Amino acid sequence: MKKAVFVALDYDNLSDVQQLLKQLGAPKETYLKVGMELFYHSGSEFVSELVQKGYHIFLDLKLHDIPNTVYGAAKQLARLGIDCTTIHALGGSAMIAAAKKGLIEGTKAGKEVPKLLAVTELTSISDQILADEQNCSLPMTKQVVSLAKTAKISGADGVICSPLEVSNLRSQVGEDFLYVTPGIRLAENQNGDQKRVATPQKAKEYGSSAIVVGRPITQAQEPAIVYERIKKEFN
Ligand SMILES: O=c1ccn([C@@H]2O[C@H](COP(=O)(O)O)[C@@H](O)[C@H]2O)c(=O)[nH]1
Repeated sequence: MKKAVFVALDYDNLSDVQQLLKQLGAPKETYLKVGMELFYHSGSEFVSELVQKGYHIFLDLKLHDIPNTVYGAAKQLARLGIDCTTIHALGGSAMIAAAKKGLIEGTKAGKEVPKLLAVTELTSISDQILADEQNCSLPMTKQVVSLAKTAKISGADGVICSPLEVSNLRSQVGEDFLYVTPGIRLAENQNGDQKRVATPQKAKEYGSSAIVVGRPITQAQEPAIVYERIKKEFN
């Protein structure tokens, strides 16, 4: 995976998407993330359209179900020609392996199998929420390493985690794995619902393979300027 900045298209309509792409001057091969909101609004046809136009698409649906169901869903998603997709690592090793099998079987001949990324702990989860609401006895760093190790041995290509965890993950889980990080904020941004955040510059220093950025770009007065600044800081 290229050291990309994925722009999260968290919109409930297509005109906002088109407007943002126009504002960004997004050439073909721009890295875009389609999440649940846009996918449930516009469906797989729109994802296929973006792929046809030459965009790199990260389809972030965070599958979490029994292995057989996730296998079937992943097989369908692979047909769309996306670059990567997500499951929750908490779904367990059998579910992760089933997702991988589905992606392999669903990929059209001659095309690359989408990368499978396992969400460790959402970047909106703090240490306190982990302990109090998930009743997890491990601190965040150890819990994330444990989930990443399970994801790796089950066939995932990488994980979604906070930039704050990447350097430790690289030494504990390995360099031959992807560490894709949302939770990106510029110094002047509000954290909003994100708890484990870092700037693009820090994400680069910690070793993120790619970053995912939504509101700092989509809610900016001048999205193109912020997008260029983030790409420059990260690359
Ligand atoms: O742990 C996770 C997993 C996925 N996300 C997604 O990334 C973007 C972040 O958006 P911001 O507006 O920059 O906060 C969003 O689409 C999430 O669904 C995440 O934030 N954390």
